Amino acid sequence: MRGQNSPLFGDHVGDINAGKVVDVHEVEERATSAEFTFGAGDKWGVAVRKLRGRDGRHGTEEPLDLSKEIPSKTSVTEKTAVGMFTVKMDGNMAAHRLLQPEFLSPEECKELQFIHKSCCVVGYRPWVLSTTLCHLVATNSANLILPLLPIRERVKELVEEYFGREYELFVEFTGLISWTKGANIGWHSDDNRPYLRQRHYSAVCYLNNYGEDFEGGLFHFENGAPETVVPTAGTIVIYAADEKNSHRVDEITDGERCTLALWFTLDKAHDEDEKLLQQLAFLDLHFSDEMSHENLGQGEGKGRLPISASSVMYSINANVQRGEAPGKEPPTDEQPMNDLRIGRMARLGYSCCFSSGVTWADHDQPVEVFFGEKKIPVTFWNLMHALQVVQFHQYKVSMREQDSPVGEEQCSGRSELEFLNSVYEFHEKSPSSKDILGEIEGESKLVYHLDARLKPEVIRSHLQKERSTEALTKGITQTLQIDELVGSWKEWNAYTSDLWGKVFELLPLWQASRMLVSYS
Ligand SMILES: O=C(O)CCC(=O)C(=O)O
Ligand SMILES: [Fe+2]
Repeated sequence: MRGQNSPLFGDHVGDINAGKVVDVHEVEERATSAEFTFGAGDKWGVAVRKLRGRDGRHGTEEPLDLSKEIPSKTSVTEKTAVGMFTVKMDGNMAAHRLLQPEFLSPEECKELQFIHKSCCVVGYRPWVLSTTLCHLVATNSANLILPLLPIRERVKELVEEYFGREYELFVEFTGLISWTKGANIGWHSDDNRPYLRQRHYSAVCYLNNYGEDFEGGLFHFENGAPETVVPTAGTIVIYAADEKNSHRVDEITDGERCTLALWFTLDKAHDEDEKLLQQLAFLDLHFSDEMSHENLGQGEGKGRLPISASSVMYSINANVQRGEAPGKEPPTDEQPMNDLRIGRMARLGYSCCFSSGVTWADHDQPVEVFFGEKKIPVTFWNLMHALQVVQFHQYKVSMREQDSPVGEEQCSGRSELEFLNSVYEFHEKSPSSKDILGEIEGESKLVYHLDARLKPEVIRSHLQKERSTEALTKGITQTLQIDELVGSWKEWNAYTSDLWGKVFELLPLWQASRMLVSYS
């Protein structure tokens, strides 16, 4: 239980109703009663919002006119004003759009990409991958919702401010989304399905760069300015989700385009926090004691390791991705189809071995990770753990490169999916490749590669054959500092246990206030 000196709760919190400072224990008591409202700007910096007082709207009411004049009380900063667009439409209607560069910092963009690349699953459209908050909680990665919460709050405040809807909005959906080669969407409004009618406002934050990390993928509004939005890391675009803001996204022709997408609603019944809080109620609080990072490293905090969703959700099976009937050729234990997790690791030069007897379906068993021929000398408790550490390492490397940008990035743009597919293609064309299928001898035990086609030598020979993948060859053949990866593994333990600690501190507050709050 938290004590008086809890770093999070401090000794006192502000009570906006009474305008006085109250004792934390009183707050806890009152928080469990329906009356309590939390205030923003308190000394421990919890970005809390007044929630209890607002009822929200409900779906049965008159449709909203989202084109109303933006009230003069809206104060926008000069920076914001750079990208404000008002497009007059028939009658008195107008569409309002805000395009603001540098809304997210480069560090935030990188952290969000790390989360996405280590947790995402096949998404709602062909060639689209997604990581929702619900998915993070369901795969034992509730800790990774924490970096998203302050950002989600900031976006909500911006949308509320811009549209003059202070304290009226609920977040309907938050998701990290990436579009890979082939993904596109034609003219549409974001509320264009009966089950999407509750979406009133949209926000898209771009996490990486057009022309650098991907090609194609420009965003266009159908009527009026801005006609085209060129995605650049940190930029946010916001607009009402109705038909006045019909828009489309060009097909991605190369690489992987990453965004944070949010929708907002005035209808409390569609508040995403409700669903999340229900899921979070299943978190086992007893694990909190095990979460020192030494314990995590030794596997004692295993209850806090990420776990996989069902294998099919990582299958970039061509049929599914082409939008044909899913499950036509489901992955099997013997031959996993193109697997996103393995693909992302292979793309960076890593391969995974399970102990003999562990089947593909048992992917929550310890796994050995190799970089080329070299085994990484630390324990990976399961495949998601391995993927998360490897992606965390990339994230740290990219942060260092940002500080001293020299030469080619190790993790340059081309998408893992595309890469993986080309490796498979190569395998199919190459008659000798059969030789490398099957089991390989370990020291005292028999081990086999999760997918023999992704053994390092196959990937390497593939890379050598393809001149166009010079950058990849460089990335993969460059000497990995094994020590650095081990360092990242340790750092990941600390990062993970720190975030879990915060989840456990915040959980009672979330449950009491019925909303997810964050603190800086
Ligand atoms: O990613 C974008 O730029 C917009 C995506 C979009 O229009 C949608 O998901 O509805
Ligand atoms: Fe859209």
